Amino acid sequence: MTENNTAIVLAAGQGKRMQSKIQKQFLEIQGYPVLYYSLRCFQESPLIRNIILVTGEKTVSYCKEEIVDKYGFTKVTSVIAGGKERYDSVYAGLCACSEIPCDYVFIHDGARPFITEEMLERGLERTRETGACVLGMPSKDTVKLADENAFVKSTPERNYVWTIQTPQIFSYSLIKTAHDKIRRKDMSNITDDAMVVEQETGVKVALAKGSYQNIKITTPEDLWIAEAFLQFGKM
Ligand SMILES: Nc1ccn([C@@H]2O[C@H](COP(=O)(O)OP(=O)(O)OP(=O)(O)O)[C@@H](O)[C@H]2O)c(=O)n1
Ligand SMILES: C[C@](O)(CO)[C@H](O)COP(=O)(O)O
Repeated sequence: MTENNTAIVLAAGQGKRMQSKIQKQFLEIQGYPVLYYSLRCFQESPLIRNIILVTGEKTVSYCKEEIVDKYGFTKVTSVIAGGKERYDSVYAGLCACSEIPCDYVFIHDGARPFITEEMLERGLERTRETGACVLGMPSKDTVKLADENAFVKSTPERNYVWTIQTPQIFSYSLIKTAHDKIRRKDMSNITDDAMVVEQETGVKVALAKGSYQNIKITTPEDLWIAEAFLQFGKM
């Protein structure tokens, strides 16, 4: 591999919507923590040289001992503390990348266990062409935009609606510069990294297919779905 590509895996969230005592990224599915599955994919991928794991201040040692060392994730070069919001944790990861050679960066939710090598390949191929690519899937549902009183404002044509996943893959210099810029502004509406590139650069973000199995573990029923994927699918 000639490129130096880094995965930033985010695991610093509180998991409030899961309503569990244990943070959702550390809950087990089929005997392994949620976080284990995506780290394993990056560890095994020939496209990835380094992994930066971003977690809560209080869980840095736990991640080092009980996840990185225990499962032999040798590509993890640092386990660092994230921040209050997802974009703060991403920024901590991007700053840590400046200490290692980094061409492309794969920003990934540690709460999305079901990524595959094929998805990484599809995303990276488009990023090499465009500088920025996010995984997602065409929406199966009709989507309505609502007003503040829960009335329908408009209905986007479904053929053009995708629901967005991670990894989101960028040229490192592009995403770092975009995050540097946006941090001086109000970021309260920022829910993914593509938005940062959309708002701060003229670069068009490409879409590549992830998969309908690439769910984010968010609420309790997602754990049943994840168990079923592992039991009946060929993950
Ligand atoms: N300050 C934060 C917030 C989120 N994340 C990570 O970003 C991913 C996607 O976020 P989400 O599903 O919203 O996770 P939480 O913020 O933990 O969930 P909730 O909103 O229910 O509290 C997760 O892997 C989460 O750990 C993070 O690293 N740092
Ligand atoms: C980045 C993301 O996973 C794309 O779907 C999502 O936006 C994260 O959002 P959340 O508010 O942290 O659930």
